[in-house]
Amino acid sequence: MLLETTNLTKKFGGLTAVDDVNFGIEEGKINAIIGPNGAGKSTFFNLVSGYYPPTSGEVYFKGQDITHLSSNKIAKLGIARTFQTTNLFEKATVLDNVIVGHRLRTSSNLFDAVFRTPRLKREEQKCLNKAYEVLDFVDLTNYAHRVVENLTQEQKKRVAFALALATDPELVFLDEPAAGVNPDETDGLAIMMKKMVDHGITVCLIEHKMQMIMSIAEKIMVLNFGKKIAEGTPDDIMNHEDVIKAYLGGEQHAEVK
Ligand SMILES: Nc1ncnc2c1ncn2[C@@H]1O[C@H](COP(=O)(O)OP(=O)(O)OP(=O)(O)O)[C@@H](O)[C@H]1O
Repeated sequence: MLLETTNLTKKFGGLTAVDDVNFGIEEGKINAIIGPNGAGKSTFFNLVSGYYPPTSGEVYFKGQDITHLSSNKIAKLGIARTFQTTNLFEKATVLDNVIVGHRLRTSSNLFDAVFRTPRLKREEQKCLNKAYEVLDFVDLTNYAHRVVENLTQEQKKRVAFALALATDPELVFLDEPAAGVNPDETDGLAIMMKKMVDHGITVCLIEHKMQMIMSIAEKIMVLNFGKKIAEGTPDDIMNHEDVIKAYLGGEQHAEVK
């Protein structure tokens, strides 16, 4: 397993948002986390990427205990993530947005910036090269100088992918990558995720679009009220009694498109 959680739990006051979850993310695959609204998917992402400390349990990345590392340190180990509401600088260009993503990996400090040291210049060049490399990967080279607010929703999603890829991750967490895009664009984003895997990057996504998940994911975990209720291949999940109940029972419904 590339990343593993053991008994991972997060409580917010009296509410257990993630409840004793053991899950392994398989290397070189598209892994997915599904579940009705409020099931704990985003909280799980926030725990494994260091944005929230867990109440209990552990997170291991390549065998290393990363449970109490900051999100920055986790990013530097090779884990990247995107957010549900794409947090891009709308007034900046695509290129500038991606360069900011890459700065995370570079080491120049205020001294370098003030005195424009050779190290800073080398790093700026490296950032620029990397930004163009990832924009090429997501087919946005021709949009490098466009201001983000003028892009389509799907193009913004691809900028978010580029931002994540600019940090050279081994594992990317994608939070609802296809939310708010039309079916054709959803197919394009699915192809993009397969391309990441083909380039050796392991993918783990949260998604409500069942059709897409069932066609691309190789391993799925289902959460309901914070608990893992099923895990397996799309076939295992589609036929799992508890999953069917979770989606059809009660008042909570996932958006099935
Ligand atoms: N920071 C927080 N403080 C208090 N409660 C929270 C916090 N974050 C999430 N929760 C609660 O934890 C539960 C799980 O929420 P979470 O956002 O992880 O679910 P989700 O599966 O991602 O939902 P959705 O599909 O709607 O995005 C919900 O009941 C939510 O209200």
